[in-house]
Amino acid sequence: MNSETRGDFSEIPILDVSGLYTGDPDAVAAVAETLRGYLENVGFLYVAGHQVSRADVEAVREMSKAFFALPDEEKLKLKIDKNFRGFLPFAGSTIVTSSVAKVSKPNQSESIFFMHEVAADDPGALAGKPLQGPNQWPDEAVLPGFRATIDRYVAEMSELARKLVRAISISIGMPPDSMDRYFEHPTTFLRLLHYPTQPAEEGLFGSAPHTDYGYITLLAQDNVGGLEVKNKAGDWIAAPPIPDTFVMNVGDILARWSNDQFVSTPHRVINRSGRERYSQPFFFDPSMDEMIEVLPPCLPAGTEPKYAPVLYGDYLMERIDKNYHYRKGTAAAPVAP
Ligand SMILES: O=C(O)CCC(=O)C(=O)O
Ligand SMILES: [Fe+2]
Repeated sequence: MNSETRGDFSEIPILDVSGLYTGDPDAVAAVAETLRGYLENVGFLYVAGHQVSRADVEAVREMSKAFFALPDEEKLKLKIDKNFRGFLPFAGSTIVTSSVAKVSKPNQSESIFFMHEVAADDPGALAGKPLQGPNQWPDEAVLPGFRATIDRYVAEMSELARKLVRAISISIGMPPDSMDRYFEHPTTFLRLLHYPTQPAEEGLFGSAPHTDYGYITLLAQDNVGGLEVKNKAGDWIAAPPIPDTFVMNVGDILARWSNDQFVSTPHRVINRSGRERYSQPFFFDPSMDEMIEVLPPCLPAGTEPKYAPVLYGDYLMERIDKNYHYRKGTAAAPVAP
């Protein structure tokens, strides 16, 4: 790691990951080596050369538009539940834990979350374990094909994410499969977001400055733009739409796991385009019952880890409970950090 180059970027790099699909160890290693530099210095990159079908990305976007176009009454039937699945109405979340900025105005977005599916009769769900329960799906008669479209996309994105988990393992200097077991039952979130165009107003954001909680995020955005990433100098660098790519970023648990070798970079969304913006981040995280402990290759000889081991589930619940006031029984008032 080079502390001089860290955060010193003026654009988001593009990485062609097609080598990950070849089965050729040299090609995989070459992708992993470039990836390492981007994860250390930027924390963000565009993933090109993946094999997720463009039609499937666009099908999710069309379903998202159709969902948000429904009357509130229909959307509110799926209001977000204790398992963090469902519809988060406009102005429902305020980011408060990242310490990235003092935030007081609610995000100018509405969204719906789908997590990994957990059956209602799953032992964890029956025991009331946090975040264990079924997704909430729109009525098939209202939005035909919705669930099949989401399920297909989540399967494809998970496959890509698993390839990236292996590339990350190699990039850290470990055997390719050394992190696989943490993702046997991954915690996944697909969030469909709708950002109406917003007024130019101080401190008002589509998504206020924040870092992501988890391992990696893979975001598909439409052609409107508005995502920005903060560099070391404090400038907000645009991450404009690039067709057929995903914006990938390091989340806080990967940064922690790597003892801060990799950087979880603050980002925000401001949509002053005059158009509606739709995006679909996919968050791929470890199983909730896995212990996350600094990876040995990330620890310079003779030094202590910066972070204590943490159960991913405990860590995640703490982050979610702090950020979403719907969980606190308060209507709208943001809670101080
Ligand atoms: O919509 C976007 O472009 C970014 C969304 C985001 O950062 C998030 O949901 O964590
Ligand atoms: Fe984010």
